[in-house]
Amino acid sequence: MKRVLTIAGSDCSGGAGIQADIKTMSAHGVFAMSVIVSVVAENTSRVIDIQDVTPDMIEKQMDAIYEDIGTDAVKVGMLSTPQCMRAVAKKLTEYRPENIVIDPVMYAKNGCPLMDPRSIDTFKSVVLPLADLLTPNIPEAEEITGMKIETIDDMKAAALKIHEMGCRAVLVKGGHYIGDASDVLFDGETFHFFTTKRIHTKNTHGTGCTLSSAIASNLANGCTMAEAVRRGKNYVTMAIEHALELGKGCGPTNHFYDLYQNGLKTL
Ligand SMILES: Nc1ncnc2c1ncn2[C@@H]1O[C@H](COP(=O)(O)OP(=O)(O)O)[C@@H](O)[C@H]1O
Ligand SMILES: Cc1ncc(COP(=O)(O)OP(=O)(O)O)c(N)n1
Repeated sequence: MKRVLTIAGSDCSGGAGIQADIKTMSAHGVFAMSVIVSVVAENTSRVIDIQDVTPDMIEKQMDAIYEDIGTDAVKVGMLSTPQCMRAVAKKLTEYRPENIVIDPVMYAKNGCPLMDPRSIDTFKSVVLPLADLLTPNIPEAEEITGMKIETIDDMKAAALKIHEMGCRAVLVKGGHYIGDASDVLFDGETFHFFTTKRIHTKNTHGTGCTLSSAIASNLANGCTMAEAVRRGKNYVTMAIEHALELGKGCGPTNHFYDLYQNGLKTL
């Protein structure tokens, strides 16, 4: 069984963060493990509070993984402070795992900040260059590049600019775009475009976490980057199509819909 690690924040309401990552990885048939970087008291409507795990404890969790089970792919999500970023980067540099997918989580869907705005320079210099794939949404790509992104050509230009900052591939996600849900991948040589019709739903809590974890799982299972993204996009589209009407705000996506449909679950 392939092994995939998520290094991220815990979303107690289960739709995003570590919880969405583990559900996604499990739906892909890989063995999911987690390093918890922050505990977030949040739900479908708001973020109430954030408590970061100490850098020492982050490092110890990573040591526990790499002295024992190891990984075939890693997904990195919410890193709220420069201290968390440095601890994670130090251990990724020490253990040099394959297939690192980094989602530069800055805000929740409801607009609440999940990354201290003073961390962006540390993120760009210390974390970003470790990524085999960086997966910013449009506001995150704007923050990283300082560009305004309004068109597909802007998304391409942003992907190129981010690639020049040192990561090996970039996926600019178009969930915040007006019109179709179009994502642009620059794999270091070629652009690839992944477009689906926009699904009219407010229940999109955790879409970015779900997509990046699906891509990490597909890479662990041996896919090329473009194929891993193509399959990840199909998976997140399925999960949004069958999203759950839970909570008072943006409900969570449905990570196991396909498994249930195919009768793999016995109730
Ligand atoms: N309403 C939607 N309909 C179809 N696909 C969507 C919708 N919203 C987001 N997506 C897709 O979900 C994935 C995550 O994108 P996005 O929502 O931009 O990320 P984030 O959760 O980081 O803000 C992308 O593949 C995007 O195209
Ligand atoms: C703990 C935690 N991590 C990440 C997010 C943001 O996840 P994302 O997939 O970008 O989805 P939205 O929250 O933006 O819908 C989070 N909320 N909590």
